Amino acid sequence: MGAVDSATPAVVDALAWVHVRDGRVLQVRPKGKDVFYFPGGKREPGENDAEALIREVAEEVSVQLDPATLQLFTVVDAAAHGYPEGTRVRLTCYTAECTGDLAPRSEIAELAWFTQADADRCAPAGVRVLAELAQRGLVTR
Ligand SMILES: Nc1nc2c([nH]c(=O)n2[C@H]2C[C@H](O)[C@@H](COP(=O)(O)OP(=O)(O)OP(=O)(O)O)O2)c(=O)[nH]1
Repeated sequence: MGAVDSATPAVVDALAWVHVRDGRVLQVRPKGKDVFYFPGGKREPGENDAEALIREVAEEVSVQLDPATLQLFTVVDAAAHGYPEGTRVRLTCYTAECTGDLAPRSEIAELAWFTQADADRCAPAGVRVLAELAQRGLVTR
């Protein structure tokens, strides 16, 4: 049996923002990656869901989420993209109203608006969230 890399968690604990407009959902492509993610990221120690999500969304797409409007959309468990095989991501997804203008920041190369037809360009967790959005009639199939 090989050595276990203690720096690699078995489950990546991440938050995501589900932002739908005209039947499409906002996606981000991090610099250096060839797939799109739901905007968001990993929780820092001690942060609650709202704190982690608001910080990550501001860092990535420049808008401020209104904490009073956060609503849990879904929690998905999927293979974590960019991690060793076997690593899972637990992606806790919220909808929320925002203020400010959407723009890619720091680690983000580009923004995109996806329907379910674009699922092949998402990481595995995103494919699951897109399917739920389509099933609920929120994004175009
Ligand atoms: N935000 C987000 N993360 C996802 C998705 N799918 C997926 O596997 N993940 C995983 C891979 C990401 O590396 C991780 C959380 O993103 P992150 O931006 O905080 O972490 P990172 O490893 O890219 O960067 P770092 O902060 O450790 O430098 O969750 C998704 O759709 N959205």
